[in-house]
Amino acid sequence: MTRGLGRVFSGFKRLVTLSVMWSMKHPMYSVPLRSPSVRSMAVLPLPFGKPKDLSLPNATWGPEMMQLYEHYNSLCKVEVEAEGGQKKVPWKRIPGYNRLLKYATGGVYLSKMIQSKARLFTRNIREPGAAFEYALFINSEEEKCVGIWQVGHLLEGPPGHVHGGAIATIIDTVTGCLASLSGAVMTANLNINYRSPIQLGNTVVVESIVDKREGRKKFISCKVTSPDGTKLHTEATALFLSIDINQLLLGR
Ligand SMILES: CCCCCCCCCCCC(=O)SCCNC(=O)CCNC(=O)[C@H](O)C(C)(C)COP(=O)(O)OP(=O)(O)OC[C@H]1O[C@@H](n2cnc3c(N)ncnc32)[C@H](O)[C@@H]1OP(=O)(O)O
Repeated sequence: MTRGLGRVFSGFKRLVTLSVMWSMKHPMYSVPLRSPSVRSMAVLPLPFGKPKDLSLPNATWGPEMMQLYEHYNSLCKVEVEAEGGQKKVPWKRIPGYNRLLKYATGGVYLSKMIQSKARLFTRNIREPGAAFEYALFINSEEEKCVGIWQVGHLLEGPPGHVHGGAIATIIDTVTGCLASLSGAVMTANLNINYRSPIQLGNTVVVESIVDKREGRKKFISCKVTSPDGTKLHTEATALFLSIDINQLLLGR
């Protein structure tokens, strides 16, 4: 059955092969990819239906997570005056999928070669609520990204509390999302001060802003706090470097 489906896909791909040119809503994924090695892509109606947006609330989200979600989601509906009397909505929720590159706008199905490199681990823990539950909101006017995170039992480090590496992952994701607003980036440096432990099952707010830019470099700072902002859990600074995503995908 699986092999049969595989053959059907291969057939489709041979029929409709294009040079890779894809874009997703986040600007990071608006980078055109044109390369003979990554050209195997078919424009197909998705056979699986729409990809599941994992940054939407699910039954495991607690009241604090829901309250924060509703707050930031409501900001995504607020229009502000822009130049020329036009209106803009500066806040946007970033959808989250289990694979970064599998789905793109317009029903594009990327080649298996690219898919195999495109799994995002924070979105690939099957049991809802067991690890990272999160939603990211970005304000491109203010160059700010806010993540709301509920941390599950699989992230345990010190008994009953979140592992420092998991906190680093959270920070890397939020700062990385902000850094990639204007194109693909890689984390070059992440400097973390752990101020107070985070209890498993709790919800935290992660706020990041761009401090400085120098050529390809973006310097970003970040704070992890309790939902009401009274408790500081973690502070961090990060350096991101813009990269050519073709080189990353092709391993050059
Ligand atoms: C939709 C949902 C979204 C969800 C979004 C989810 C986002 C998740 C984001 C995850 C991002 C990651 O985890 S990325 C994975 C972790 N990171 C990595 O594996 C990166 C590994 N490192 C590298 O690939 C490379 O070292 C790079 C790309 C970072 C830099 O290499 P390069 O491009 O060759 O640049 P290079 O010439 O070395 O350096 C350029 C300039 O930067 C400086 N520089 C380079 N590295 C450093 C450094 N660590 N600390 C200070 N400065 C540095 C150099 O001195 C130089 O300065 P000057 O002489 O010009 O002044």
